[in-house]
Amino acid sequence: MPFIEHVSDADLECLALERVVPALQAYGFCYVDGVLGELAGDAVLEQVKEMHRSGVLQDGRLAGSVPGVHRSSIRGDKIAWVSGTERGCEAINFLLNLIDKLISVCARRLGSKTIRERSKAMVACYPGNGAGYVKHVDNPNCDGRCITCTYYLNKNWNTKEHGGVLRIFPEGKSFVADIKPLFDRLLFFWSDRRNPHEVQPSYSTRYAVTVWYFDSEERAEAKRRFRDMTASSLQQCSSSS
Ligand SMILES: Cc1cc(NC(=O)CCC(=O)O)nc(C)c1Br
Ligand SMILES: [Fe+3]
Repeated sequence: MPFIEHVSDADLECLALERVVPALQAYGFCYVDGVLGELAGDAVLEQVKEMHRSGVLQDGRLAGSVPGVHRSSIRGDKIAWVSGTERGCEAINFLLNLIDKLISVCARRLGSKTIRERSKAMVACYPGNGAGYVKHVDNPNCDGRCITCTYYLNKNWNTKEHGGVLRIFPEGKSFVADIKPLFDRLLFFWSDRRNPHEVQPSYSTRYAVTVWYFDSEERAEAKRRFRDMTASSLQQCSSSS
């Protein structure tokens, strides 16, 4: 699928340095519109719609099931994890490569972080039945996730009618940031406690693709903690049995 290179590498470098890094440092979040352009944006949207049509998107799991509380009252999204190499994900792969380039330029400037890896892409759809996602922090306990990056795909989105606003409550600030999930919009924010956020009830189908970039040190430390925890709990089992 031939894509017109909407943005050149030089454009990306300039965007990262002029816009994204300063905003992340000043406010902790930043969004950019018109990142892929109409043609490539449409290609991503079509592939996400096809995943939805073909039933690939499943109910988002919860960390722990809360007795008596219905899952969809906490998060009502349907998701699928993709690496981008799957057939029918070529446009999503193009998007991921572009975000990787952007983040790698930012990482050089965000000195304190060493961002070398990321999660798979989470393709999410809020079905528009009023479901949203309750206020939460993506990475409250140093699991390694450093930057959350979400690409929105929703055309003719009217928040008065459709809701679905992502509201960020920047830690320690007196203001909230309401971000409309508009087509070809790319949002970045620190994944940790600096950015509690919620998705307000959505009354129209709301598509997004999210990736999380890891800080290598924090990720390695989290893996060490997890290994020690599982080793010690296994020991307890064997000693008690
Ligand atoms: C799977 C998962 C999804 C999200 N997504 C959002 O917060 C919504 C972002 C948006 O669609 O605007 N957050 C966490 C902590 C997990 Br885990
Ligand atoms: Fe989140």
